[in-house]
Amino acid sequence: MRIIGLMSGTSLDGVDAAWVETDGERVGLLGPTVTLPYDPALRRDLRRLLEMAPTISPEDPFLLDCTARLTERHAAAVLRVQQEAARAGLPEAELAGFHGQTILHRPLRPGDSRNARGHTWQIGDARALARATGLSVAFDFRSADVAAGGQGAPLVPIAHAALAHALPKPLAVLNLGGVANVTWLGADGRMQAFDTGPANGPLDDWAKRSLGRDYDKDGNLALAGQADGAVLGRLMAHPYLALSPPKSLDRLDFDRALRDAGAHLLSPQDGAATLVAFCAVCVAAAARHFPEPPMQWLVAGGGRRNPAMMRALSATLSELVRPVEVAGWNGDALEAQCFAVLAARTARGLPISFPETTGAPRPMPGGQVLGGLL
Ligand SMILES: Nc1ncnc2c1ncn2[C@@H]1O[C@H](COP(=O)(O)OP(=O)(O)OP(=O)(O)O)[C@@H](O)[C@H]1O
Ligand SMILES: CC(=O)N[C@H]1[C@@H]2OC[C@@H](O2)[C@@H](O)[C@@H]1O[C@H](C)C(=O)O
Repeated sequence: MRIIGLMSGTSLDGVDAAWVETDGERVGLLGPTVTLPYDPALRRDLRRLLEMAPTISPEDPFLLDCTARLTERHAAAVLRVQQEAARAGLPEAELAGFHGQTILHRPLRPGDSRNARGHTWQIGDARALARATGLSVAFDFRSADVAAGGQGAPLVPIAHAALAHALPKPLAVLNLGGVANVTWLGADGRMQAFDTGPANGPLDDWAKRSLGRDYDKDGNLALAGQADGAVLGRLMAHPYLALSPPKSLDRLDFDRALRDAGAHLLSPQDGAATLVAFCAVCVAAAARHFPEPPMQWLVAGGGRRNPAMMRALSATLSELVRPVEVAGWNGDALEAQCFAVLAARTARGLPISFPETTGAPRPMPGGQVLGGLL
């Protein structure tokens, strides 16, 4: 199948789109990719929605307006990739893998009552996307897993496994988005995956609050500061780090802990350096849960462009830490490419989540497909 994978991640900076040829088990040609950044107003409104999500009604006009604007950007990204594909002599895609925008993620956690239910919410109008693009649309990838008691995230590991089939293992693929997630792949086909902790999310919020910037470009702020040992020490005691996988996070899950630890009292530079150091500490804590140490870490996501983060990781981990580009991958488009693979799996009814990735009770298909082209 020819599929356009779409990902709008927790950083809220824009939508990534990628043309992929895949049957969901193997990956063929990797075609053009585009990123359409969100305008500042949409970015600000989505950030507000994260705060409002626990109490907002699904019919709230502000929510519906954000959903429509978000979907419109996705449609524009699909059409742009179709044009680029045509220019490259590639056939049109027939299916879109539409993740949507997570505004709330609250899976089951240890200590939840026996009748508690997990909860995950991605906004995006699949019907409108199908109408605007003429493509069939695979969407709603997480809810079946959460309903079955899984974490609903991360879902990309089975796609990482397909992409990494020829790479030496054990291997760790680390995504540094708003939240960081890792996929460990063993030489014998074993897999383990979970969210390690916060990455750029709190750092972006910090850059905004302290200097009015969207993010700490090239890690300049963090590189000019010193991690605060006392704040870091308090953060390292967070129970999430010791919690055994499967486990996953909401974009805002560490906000309270960061405030309680006193991170907000630091200078802009030291605050950024502390957040970067904490991201690396969380990744090191994650590695203690792996069945075996990886031979190397391949890093994807915007955080690989932050030299402070890459340095902190190299200083904290014993193994080689390099951007995924060393393996010939595209670290900006990887999640979108993975959602193309997941869309193919959804269309074929193949499992997208597993006991060792989300804690699903068994390998589980997920997602729905809209549209009559398939
Ligand atoms: N040059 C750069 N220097 C520092 N940080 C950068 C740079 N480029 C991108 N980033 C960071 O990467 C973030 C975007 O990363 P990415 O697009 O991987 O996140 P996401 O996909 O939205 O999140 P998630 O993977 O959690 O869903 C930006 O918000 C910024 O913090
Ligand atoms: C609920 C949700 O949207 N989670 C995202 C988020 O962003 C990074 C991390 O947290 C990861 O678990 C997940 O995304 C990736 C793409 C996944 O599901 O595999």
